[in-house]
Amino acid sequence: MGSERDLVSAEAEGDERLIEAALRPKRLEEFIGQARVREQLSLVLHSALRRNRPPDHVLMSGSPGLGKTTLSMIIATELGVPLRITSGPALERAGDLAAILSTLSEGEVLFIDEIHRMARPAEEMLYLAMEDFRVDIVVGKGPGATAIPLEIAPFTLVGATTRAGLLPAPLRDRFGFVAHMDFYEAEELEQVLQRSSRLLGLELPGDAAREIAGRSRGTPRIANRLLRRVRDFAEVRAEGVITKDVAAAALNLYEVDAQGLDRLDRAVLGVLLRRFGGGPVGLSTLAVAVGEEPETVEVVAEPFLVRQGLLARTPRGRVATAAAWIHMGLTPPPDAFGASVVADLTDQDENS
Ligand SMILES: Nc1ncnc2c1ncn2[C@@H]1O[C@H](COP(=O)(O)OP(=O)(O)OP(=O)(O)O)[C@@H](O)[C@H]1O
Ligand SMILES: [Mg+2]
Repeated sequence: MGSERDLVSAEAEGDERLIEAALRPKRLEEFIGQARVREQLSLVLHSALRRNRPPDHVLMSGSPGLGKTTLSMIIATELGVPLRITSGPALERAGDLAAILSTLSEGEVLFIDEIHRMARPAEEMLYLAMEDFRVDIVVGKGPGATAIPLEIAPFTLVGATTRAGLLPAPLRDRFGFVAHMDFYEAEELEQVLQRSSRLLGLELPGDAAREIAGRSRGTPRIANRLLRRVRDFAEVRAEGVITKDVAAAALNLYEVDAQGLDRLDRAVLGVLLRRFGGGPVGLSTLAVAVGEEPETVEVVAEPFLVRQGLLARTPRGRVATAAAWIHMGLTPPPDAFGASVVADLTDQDENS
């Protein structure tokens, strides 16, 4: 039984990746939200086109699913140049990178996803390539080794990272433009949902879009995913008609709560509150307790929980706020983190 379910979900996953790719905006003007990044990028691209030179290297930083890969593809499309895609973990040895760099065509965009996970030797090779469009190929070993410089075609590096803080300064400094991708406003996510519905041939009333957007954690990928779950639910249980209530029922079924917390977020909070009395507790202990990698907890769950004011990162560890206790339907202890802040805010509300 288990394996049959696994197969079904794996097939669904494969299908979903294709759908996700099909939903990507292809041009800058189709890209919703991130107004500042869009304007900045548009200037960088247009001036490069005007000068007929490859634009400066671009670093995109932001949480998963905010559109970094999408925007990288758009950069190549807008410039009308080919795009080469690789990722930090794939660049284990300097040779892996040299093989790519030496075969770039003039003006090509090289996209390195998860650039913070590149191995050290490749990283050092990249410094030189970014600055001088040159790589040093080391021949031989030990004292007799020599570096043979090799010219490479001028290219544009687009790096994407969920962890800009982990990038070594020398690498970060070599990017001419850093695009900081923020979480999306609910109205922007409604637009994303309307656009995706159009492409998927779905009828999405405004209040249903609002319901889904409010649970999408400020993230277009999640908005699109929730839309597909709502569509499934509507097809099977509501004759294909999506309404606000159908959307809410579907998302409750998939354990996405009204504030957008999913199973992992609630697991993290649940463990933090019930097992560790609200903390402080270290990230790795917390991760083990929920059965996830520390990086998953740190990159996927925490930014949202912090942004929602449910969790705080302190030097002594992760701490649940008073709001977290309340959100999980528990009574916060009097000394809960942020209890006074909650009280202050309530005072302010009363005063204003
Ligand atoms: N501004 C946007 N407008 C419309 N759709 C968007 C936008 N940004 C992202 N999307 C949708 O969200 C999905 C995820 O975006 P993308 O893959 O670019 O995110 P990412 O930042 O690269 O994530 P990761 O860090 O996981 O690689 C895309 O398939 C796309 O359909
Ligand atoms: Mg990506």
